Amino acid sequence: MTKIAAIIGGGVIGGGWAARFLLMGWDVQVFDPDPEAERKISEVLANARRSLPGLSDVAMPAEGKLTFHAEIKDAVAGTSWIQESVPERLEIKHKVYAGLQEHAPASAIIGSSTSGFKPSELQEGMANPGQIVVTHPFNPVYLLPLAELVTTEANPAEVVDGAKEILTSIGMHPLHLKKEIDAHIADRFLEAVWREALWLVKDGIATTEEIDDAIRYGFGLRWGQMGLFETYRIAGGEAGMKHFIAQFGPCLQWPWTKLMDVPELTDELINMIADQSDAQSGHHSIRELERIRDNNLVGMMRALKAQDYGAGALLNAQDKRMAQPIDMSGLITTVSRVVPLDWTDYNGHMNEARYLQAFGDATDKFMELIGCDAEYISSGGSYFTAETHIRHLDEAHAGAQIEVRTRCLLGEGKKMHLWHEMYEGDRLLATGEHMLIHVSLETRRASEPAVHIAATLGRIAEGHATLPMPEGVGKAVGKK
Ligand SMILES: NC(=O)C1=CN([C@@H]2O[C@H](COP(=O)(O)OP(=O)(O)OC[C@H]3O[C@@H](n4cnc5c(N)ncnc54)[C@H](O)[C@@H]3O)[C@@H](O)[C@H]2O)C=CC1
Ligand SMILES: C[N+](C)(C)CC(=O)CC(=O)[O-]
Repeated sequence: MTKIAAIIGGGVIGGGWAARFLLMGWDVQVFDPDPEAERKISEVLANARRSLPGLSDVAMPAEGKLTFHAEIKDAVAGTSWIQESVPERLEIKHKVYAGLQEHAPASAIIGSSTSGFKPSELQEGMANPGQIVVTHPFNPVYLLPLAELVTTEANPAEVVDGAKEILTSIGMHPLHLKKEIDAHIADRFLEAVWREALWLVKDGIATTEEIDDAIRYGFGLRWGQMGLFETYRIAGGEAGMKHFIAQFGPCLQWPWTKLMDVPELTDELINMIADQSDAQSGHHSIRELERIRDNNLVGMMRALKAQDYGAGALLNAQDKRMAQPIDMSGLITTVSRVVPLDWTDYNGHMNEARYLQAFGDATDKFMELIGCDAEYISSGGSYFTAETHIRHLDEAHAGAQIEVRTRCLLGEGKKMHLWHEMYEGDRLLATGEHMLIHVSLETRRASEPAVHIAATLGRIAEGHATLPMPEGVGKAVGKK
């Protein structure tokens, strides 16, 4: 079944949703009266194409088809998801929903990107209130996985469950609020921090840049991986959360924050903030800043992925959902992925170390396929690499779709001799030859593999022995 999403309002946020749905294989139909919408979405999409696919360690689905429509009725035809991202004005949103409900399939879920309206406010006066939920995302929607899902009693269970399922399928984390509240969860924090920051600028305590430094060099890094409560639990030392509250609870009564007090946004204050912001970041265009932000996010999210923590754990779960079964009949495709942004170097291409990483990943996958999986390794057996020879034959750039095809040259006793070929399309980029030895993780010495591993490895090696010997096997750098 073709999965079709409508994007109603294709600005900063609608463009991000469009990119995420498209790159996750959905067809996307856009309605936005702005004549510039197509250009703006294509620019957001270009940013998404260079950053999102590299977050995944498996092949992404084929990109969906993007179309633009002058009429709402055409944009919503055949959809199962409609994402509304029109300006934050209740009367505009109500007018849009009335049009949507006239033409959209009754089974389609309408998710609103609203930053602050409660779903009951959005549903008020609508023909089919149960179809409308809040799905509040974070910019850039194509990279950040959180979507605050806010529902009311008017939403039937199939709408709530359907929303969770679809958001999860496109790699998002639907955080379902227990109750509706103005500005949901995250924007309440953002607004509190924003208010404090405005005071600090107005009172001449800090510039916009100094405030950003206070966040990005300190607690912002902590928040990005553990959030607030897990971080403060550690700050309580061995005595944990109770000790932390005992120590810092009283400060809440002290004048540490101005909380609900909002500085008046006078022209003077607005100009002060805008001038400081220009001095801080005006040498970059917005598109450049977006690319810097995306590069940083990709690097951070991939680091969290390696730790299987926070947003990185969500990425690993999404990889599992997207992984395809592997054909074991001929050469085995052990890696199929896009080169991520953080794999490239000062020469503008994939760094040599990343070739070894890709071949290492290929070996790990091959080990898993012969039964040397996490369970076997925890029982005390594994393989160590004893020797590696890589030939770098051609360049790969960020965003390239690469594949590693693996051949077992020898699988006998303790020895496993692998030959990896890395391709972009038909272009051979590199070969990797690796000799591995089975070991006991207890003695750290060579040992015979388990019978089932030896049998599977032997069978694969026997099948691969019937294939022509690849050019380059056994080569060394050599010396004249
Ligand atoms: N900008 C942000 O950081 C975030 C915004 N949001 C929410 O997303 C929604 C959209 O915000 P942005 O994308 O920032 O605004 P935006 O101004 O960038 O985009 C709004 C788009 O809606 C279009 N539009 C206006 N009337 C329309 C109509 N009747 N039918 C279809 N399209 C129409 C405009 O032409 C424009 O392209 C708001 O509800 C906002 O609260 C949510 C998360 C973050
Ligand atoms: C400023 N904002 C209220 C529009 C922010 C959001 O809604 C979420 C975000 O991406 O920061």
